[in-house]
Parts: sequence; structure tokens; C-alpha cells
Amino acid sequence: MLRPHVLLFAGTESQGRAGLHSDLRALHGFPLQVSSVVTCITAQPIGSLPSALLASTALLEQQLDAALQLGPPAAIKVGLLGSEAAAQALIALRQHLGPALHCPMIIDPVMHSSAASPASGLSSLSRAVWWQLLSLADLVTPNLQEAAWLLQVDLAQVVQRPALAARALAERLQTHVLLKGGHGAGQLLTDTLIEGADQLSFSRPRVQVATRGTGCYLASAIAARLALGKTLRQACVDAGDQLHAALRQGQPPACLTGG
Ligand SMILES: Cc1ncc(CO)c(N)n1
Repeated sequence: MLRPHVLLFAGTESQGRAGLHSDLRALHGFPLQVSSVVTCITAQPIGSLPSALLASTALLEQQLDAALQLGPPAAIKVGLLGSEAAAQALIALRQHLGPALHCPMIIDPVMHSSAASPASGLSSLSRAVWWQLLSLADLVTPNLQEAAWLLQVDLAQVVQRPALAARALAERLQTHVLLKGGHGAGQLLTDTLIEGADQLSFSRPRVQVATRGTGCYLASAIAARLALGKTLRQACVDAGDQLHAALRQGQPPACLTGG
């Protein structure tokens, strides 16, 4: 039997912590086929400015067409897009697949990374495009900063009332939201899932490590489970456990110089 197919939209990060490398680490070992549309190639040196080369519209389409030769995806996971062209390719794909195909789309709205923003140097997406894109998702996984930017509120407001912020996003987008607490403070790290009328919080001890790519890893670990038929709730819990275990084992690796 053909293994379910997970399609990634992702950028590369040459130290191998974030982006596509992190996605592949999270997906490793699952009985899946994994294809990818590489949206951009980035260098994100610690302590200096990042740089990036964007895939052209033609190359985005060619990668996508080839990826779809594996068959229709069982889940789509979206990380760094980097350009309006990549956002438009994704919107067109969603329309092309149609509502009949059960294919959850998980969007990690990468804007503020754990370190320098990879978005500098890339043509950043407007809030309007983000809203359009995110409303097509089945699950959106912002961190605290991304939620604050999307909602146009102070970060402190999201930090103090994360469940309220997550619900506001879910209601505006009419989708499920997993708000990640990783960029907060304190010994416990709490993620908040809004699934329709339900609200769930998952807390784990914080692993004190300066790294990148944890958001990519988590969203891919969720995508793997959704492609394999798990419920959203179970996928979020198990993916969080997988990330926690990986961090304790040093994956993604810590940044050795700076933050
Ligand atoms: C390429 C890439 N994707 C995602 C992130 C977010 O961690 C990053 N820093 N770089």
C-alpha cells in the first residue's frame, strides 16, 4: 500500500536547525512519503543579518507539479513562504485540491523566528495576505509574537491571556489554533489549542536551550499524525511530547554562539 503523502512548503536554513531540516527530522521514521516545495534558500548567521534567495514562480510550480505526482497529499505543512508568489501558489493549490479531498493544511505562520527574523531580506507578506492564507488552514500554529502581530495587540496582552488571544484568532480565521508558549518565560511551557468550542492547554517543563526550528518541528510532527489519521487533539499532544523528547536529546541542536 502507498504510504500517505505529506507535502511541505518550507525554506532551508544552512545551519540545519530550522526550516526544512527541522521538518525532516520531525517526520523521520513515520510511514510516510514526504515531498517538498522549497520556497527559499536562507543563510541565518548568528549575530548578523540573514540573506535569502527566493524560488521563482516557475520553479515553485515545477516543484509542486512534480511533488503531486506522488499522489494527492494526506496533509500539507507550511513553514517559511518568503514571497507573495509562494503564498499565491499555496492558495491555488488549495483551490485545485478542492474541498472534497480530506487533506488537513497546517500553517506555521513564520514571521518572528527564535533568533534573527528570517523574514528580513524577504518580501514580507502583508497582513491581508496572511489572513487570506491562514483562513484556508485547518490548523494555525503561531507563537506569542506572531499572534500579537496578527491580532495587532501588544505582546504583553497575548502573554497574559494566551487563551483569549488564541480564541480571537480561531474565531476570526474560522479555523483551529495552537498557540505556542515557547517564547514565553517560566519553568512551565504551555500551548493552548482552540478546537471549535473546546479549549485545551498542554503544559510541559521548559527545556532551557537556545535553538531554532522548534516551531517547524512541532507543526511537522502534527502533520505526520494527521496524515496517519489521528485526531487533531491527539496529534497536538503527541507531537508536543515528541518535540519535548527531541529537545532533551539535543535536537534541534543548540546555538553555540549567541542566541
Ligand atoms: C527557513 C526557516 N524556516 C523557518 C524558520 C522559523 O524557525 C526559520 N528561522 N527559517
